[in-house]
Amino acid sequence: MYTCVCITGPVYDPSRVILQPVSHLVQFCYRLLSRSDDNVLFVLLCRPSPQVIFVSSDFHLVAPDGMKYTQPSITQGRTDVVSVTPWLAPVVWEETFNEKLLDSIYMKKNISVVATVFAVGKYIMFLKDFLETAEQFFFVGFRVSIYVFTDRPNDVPHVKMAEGRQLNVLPVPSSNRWQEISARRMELIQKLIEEKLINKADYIFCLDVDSKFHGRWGTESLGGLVAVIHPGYYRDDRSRFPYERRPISRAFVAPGDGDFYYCGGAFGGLIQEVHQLAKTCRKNFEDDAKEGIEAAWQEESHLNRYMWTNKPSKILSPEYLWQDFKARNPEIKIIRFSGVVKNYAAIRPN
Ligand SMILES: CC(=O)N[C@H]1[C@@H](OP(=O)(O)OP(=O)(O)OC[C@H]2O[C@@H](n3ccc(=O)[nH]c3=O)[C@H](O)[C@@H]2O)O[C@H](CO)[C@H](O)[C@@H]1O
Ligand SMILES: [Mn+2]
Repeated sequence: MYTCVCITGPVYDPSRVILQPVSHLVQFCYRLLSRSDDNVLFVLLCRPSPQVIFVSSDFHLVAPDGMKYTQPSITQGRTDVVSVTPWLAPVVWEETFNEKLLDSIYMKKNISVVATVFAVGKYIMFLKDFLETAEQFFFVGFRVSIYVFTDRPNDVPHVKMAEGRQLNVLPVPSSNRWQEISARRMELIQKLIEEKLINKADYIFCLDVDSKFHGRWGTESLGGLVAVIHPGYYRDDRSRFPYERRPISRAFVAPGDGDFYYCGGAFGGLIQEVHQLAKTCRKNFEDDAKEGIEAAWQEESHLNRYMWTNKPSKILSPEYLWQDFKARNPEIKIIRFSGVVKNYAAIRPN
């Protein structure tokens, strides 16, 4: 969908070059509009013929003038992993991107990134490490707002945030079923976006709290709809993926279907895309619940079903959600974010 902006005025020569003042006006309107719309179409009405400029907020990547960096190769690169899907979405692995180049492109766009994290009941114990390591590794140097959903707001640790970074605490009720805490995240993410984020932030990542950052997680992860490959199944045949297999559930994925198995513990993308995902998964989860069904892995099952139809436009390799108890496989050159080892019986309410 395009937003169309018509600029009329005291008219210019039919020059092929956009005149300076018009260019500034276009850029100004673009900045105002591009938060809410993916694409903006500018029509400059001038004599004798109109000029039309298409500007896309996400795919228009402008590098700063004069930036120097290593020449990219079209024949050499990683051969031990696949870095593009059959629908041509990039799969992000270490050594497939230039972080300095990407940072400078997105710095110019002045993006803002939101992270959500839930710390309900005893899971509050993971929050300090999560927040402290996010300060070290998650979008360092960018505008970041972290939203913590918790039933224990008084126990939220005081973590010093760098300039341009904020911590917001939102109260949520506790629950005596961990499955519900985990699954209700979709509803709360949907509401957060509707009430606070639309037109205010660009990207969002929704992350498990029982995890820490160990390496850079930055602009290379940005995309429309972003999914993370689950570390437990990425070498397996899809028949072994733990999708919901009962056709009665709205999370059902038929045998022979499915691309990858994605994590419930990390996903994200543009605010509008994640809103669509959260709204759909929430509705399907609730409609299932009305019929007494709970999918095998709660919202993770619904997310996998959603992503089968709605292909992610960027995929993050298991570098972006490893598990501390797993030995590092050779293709994992860096662990960026990893789930800590935990004693389920001691921390979950049921
Ligand atoms: C790495 C990964 O992909 N993890 C997913 C996985 O198991 P996990 O075993 O990692 O799930 P989990 O126990 O971490 O629960 C998911 C998240 O819900 C929150 N929480 C949960 C229980 C609780 O009492 N308090 C609380 O705050 C917390 O943010 C936690 O990180 O399967 C779950 C299915 O339900 C979710 O899809 C998780 O995201
Ligand atoms: Mn977890």
